Amino acid sequence: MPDRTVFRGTAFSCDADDRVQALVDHLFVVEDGFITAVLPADDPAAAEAVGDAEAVSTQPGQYWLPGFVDLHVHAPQWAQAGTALDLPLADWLRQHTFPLEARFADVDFARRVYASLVAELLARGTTTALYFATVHPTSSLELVLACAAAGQRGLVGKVVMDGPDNPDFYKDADASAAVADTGWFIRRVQELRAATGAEVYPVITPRFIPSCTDEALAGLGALARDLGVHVQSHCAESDWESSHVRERTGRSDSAALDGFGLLGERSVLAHCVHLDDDDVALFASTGTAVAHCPLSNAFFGDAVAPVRRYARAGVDVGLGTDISGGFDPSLWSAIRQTVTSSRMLESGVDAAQPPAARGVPDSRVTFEQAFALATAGGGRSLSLPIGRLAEGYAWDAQLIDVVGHRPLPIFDDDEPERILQRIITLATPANIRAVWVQGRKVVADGEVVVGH
Ligand SMILES: O=c1[nH]c(=O)c2nc[nH]c2[nH]1
Repeated sequence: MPDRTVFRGTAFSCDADDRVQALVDHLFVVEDGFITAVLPADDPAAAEAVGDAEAVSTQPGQYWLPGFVDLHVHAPQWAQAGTALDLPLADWLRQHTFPLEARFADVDFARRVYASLVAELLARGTTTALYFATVHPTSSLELVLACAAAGQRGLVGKVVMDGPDNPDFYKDADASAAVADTGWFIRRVQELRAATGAEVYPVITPRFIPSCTDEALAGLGALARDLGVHVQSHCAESDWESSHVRERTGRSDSAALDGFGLLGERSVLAHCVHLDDDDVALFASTGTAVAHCPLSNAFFGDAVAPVRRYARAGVDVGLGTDISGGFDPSLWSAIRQTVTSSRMLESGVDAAQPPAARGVPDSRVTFEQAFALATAGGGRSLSLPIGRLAEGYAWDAQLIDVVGHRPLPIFDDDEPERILQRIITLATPANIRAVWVQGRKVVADGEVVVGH
């Protein structure tokens, strides 16, 4: 007999075309973690669908939302979140980030930082995260274990950095060691998943072209082809990074990564601020997704990524916090920043320019579109059945309370669509009362409950 629960209440979720729907007083039948039926509570078939299943109903002022999918998190950098963001990218990496990441050779330190981060993300409604760990294979496994213990869906990569420009204290020994360690890491994660059923996945993770040799990139591309696992890296992130790649390879960042066999349906590339039309077409034709990290781009990107243009070209796009290039672990903030940055891209930012010359037309992202990026867009980017409250999808959900101990300023009866806008713009972690990952409750009364 499958494990069966029926969740009842009003939900906000995207349809297959990314339009946000208000499903007022619906039943969500969940069997073994997946939604098997969605129907209005007054549907004649409702009583039969509920049967003798355990029922979980919302209270007045509570709503179901899909769990968020964070497509770009540097887990070790949680230990420096909120600091040093007044430096350019290359200096920030050398002076702060690489020395911090080197400390993750210490497995106990890694365990402490990773447990703290996973709990913080879950409490903010992030049910799935695509993580960079560090170059260390064993301590990267600690991040996988932290996800498994807390019940978060975690896609984790051991970072590859074998190039000559990396500091001696923080790099892979050489290309063949980097590829062999990645293979070892992938096998360990797959074994853990098979043995425990934990929702953990290995990810091939060349940091970015400037930190890897051609030999390592080609070796990782071959692994991706042979094993069919996810791939992540950074791409077209800043003027410095893009021109470094062009000088070294004679090609754009995305064309070079494609040449190494690193683009595909399961590839997610962070930032992608500086893509020309050929790059965008390459993303669309290979099924490669963009992890849009608007807060980090404000510090390091030198421009705003035109994500509406990418979406119109058929590219999968989701959102990332980019801890700690972005200081805020909340994907709620990433949604808001996506809208804000897109408005600045459309209107332009230099008041000395005439209005018609100042911005980029058709760049605005609405709050609902940004919500879709954080949910359905993230799921599509990872090619996983997550990010929507719809039949066939995992029950990854957040229970939002707008009237409880931290009420939102909703004083009159309001349309569901307006309530969603208020939730997206104003909710804080205090409004997230409970969180489920694949049918398993991982946050209750605002506190992480599993494995802690
Ligand atoms: O925001 C960023 N964070 C990083 O850790 C990193 N490494 C390469 N490029 C990067 N960008």
